[in-house]
Amino acid sequence: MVLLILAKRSNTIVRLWKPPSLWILPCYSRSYSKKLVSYGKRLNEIKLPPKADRSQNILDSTATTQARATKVAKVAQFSDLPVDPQLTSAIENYLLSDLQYAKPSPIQIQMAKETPILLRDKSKHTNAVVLASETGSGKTLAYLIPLIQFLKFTTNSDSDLNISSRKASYRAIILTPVPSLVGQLHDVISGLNIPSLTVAGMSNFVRTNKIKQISRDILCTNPQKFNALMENNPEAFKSVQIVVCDEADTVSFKDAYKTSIQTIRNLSEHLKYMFFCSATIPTSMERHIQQAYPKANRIVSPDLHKLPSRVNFSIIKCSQEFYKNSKIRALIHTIASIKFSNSEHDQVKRILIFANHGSTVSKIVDELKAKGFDTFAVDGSSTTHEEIEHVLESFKNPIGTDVNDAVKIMVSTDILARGIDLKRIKHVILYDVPFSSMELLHRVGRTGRMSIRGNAYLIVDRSDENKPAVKRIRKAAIHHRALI
Ligand SMILES: Nc1ncnc2c1ncn2[C@@H]1O[C@H](COP(=O)(O)OP(=O)(O)OP(=O)(O)O)[C@@H](O)[C@H]1O
Repeated sequence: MVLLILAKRSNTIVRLWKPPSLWILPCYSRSYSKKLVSYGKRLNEIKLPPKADRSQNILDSTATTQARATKVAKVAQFSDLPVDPQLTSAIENYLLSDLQYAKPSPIQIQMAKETPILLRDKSKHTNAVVLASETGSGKTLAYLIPLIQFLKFTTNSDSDLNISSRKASYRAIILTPVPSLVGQLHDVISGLNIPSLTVAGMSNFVRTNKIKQISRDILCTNPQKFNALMENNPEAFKSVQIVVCDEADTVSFKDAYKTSIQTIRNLSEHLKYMFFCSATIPTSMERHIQQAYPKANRIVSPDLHKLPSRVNFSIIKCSQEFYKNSKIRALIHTIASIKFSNSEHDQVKRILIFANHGSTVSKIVDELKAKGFDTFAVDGSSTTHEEIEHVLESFKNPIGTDVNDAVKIMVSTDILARGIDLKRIKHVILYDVPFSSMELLHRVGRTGRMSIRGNAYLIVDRSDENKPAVKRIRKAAIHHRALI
């Protein structure tokens, strides 16, 4: 249905009309009359998944056939979980203090219920746990729940593991694929504000020397630095009790990292837990887990590999007359629709755009800047880690921007697609069809995180339209089916 509202100013229309998932097309001159036609067509592209399909468990057809995917009964608050009261209080009073009622997410509930069983295990063998659930479902806290409790309860009991030593030694290692995630993770753990817990976030070599001398409970790092540290100082890893591979499908299954993880397994007599945490489980990862950790415990969400249910997914066809098969035209028009929509009341609207290549990122940035949009870019190839952090910070905190109809745009390659939590991003635009379903899930997953609703738009030109991948994505979005 297309509703035509007439008002003196286009802004009045969009402000009056609240539903965030609808497209608002302001037509304030005759030259815009053509847009109404394409707008009507485009509305047909926006389809919400039917509710009946949401309970379907489609893991059977995927690589994760062994997954234990269960629906979880809701729990009203963290203190109702079998979790150490100091930790629940840290979660509620520090980490999630900006929420009026912090409810644990399903994956956190499952992990919390599994924790006492894991902690009770006194055998010498290493427990492997695969933790897999959709993007933005709170996996970080889910694996921190057993990790912190284990560290807390073993702190002073084992003199070998005393962390007061000046010589570097670590008890838990958390590996994430990119440096920006190391910083994010460090902030989450420090944000818990647990006095006895020491954490080091090492994402660049400058910090290496400092970190070499001081022992820590937790070391967060990325695989390249981890390998360098291992080579320089293998002694420091002798006391490792827990290894977490966050974004496990990228971190743990590349050959270089497999070797390092194997080295830790050989080095540390105390290695008790290995967590593999991911929003996607590719066949190669599944195969590796089956071989290396045949008894792995699997905690898997029934919604794994589906587009997040909180994301309104649309496909925008450039073949429509108005766009003249130009992706840039379709992109600018989409941004204009977001700009005049009422999706974020009294807030700057932040839009994340993904492209497949650095050269496309540069082209998009030039076009958007020429149109006067406030645009940032991170493409990984030419930018240092510090520069990326700086750009992300400016994008997250849009200080000094006039809020009325203001948009801030970040254009990136896959470097921002995994794990990055840009807090309350509501719009993700995929300028290119991603190379794989995994990439699509991670890119789209930057919005619709936790309970926040979001919109994702995939721009396809004539050459993309008939690609099997696009047809598959369309079906998965309509029927809320798993993509992999
Ligand atoms: N119980 C909760 N209630 C509300 N917000 C939460 C809760 N747990 C975590 N969050 C917030 O939800 C967001 C997403 O969490 P997190 O980054 O852990 O998701 P994820 O599953 O690891 O996502 P990805 O797969 O993209 O890495 C974060 O901003 C986090 O602070």
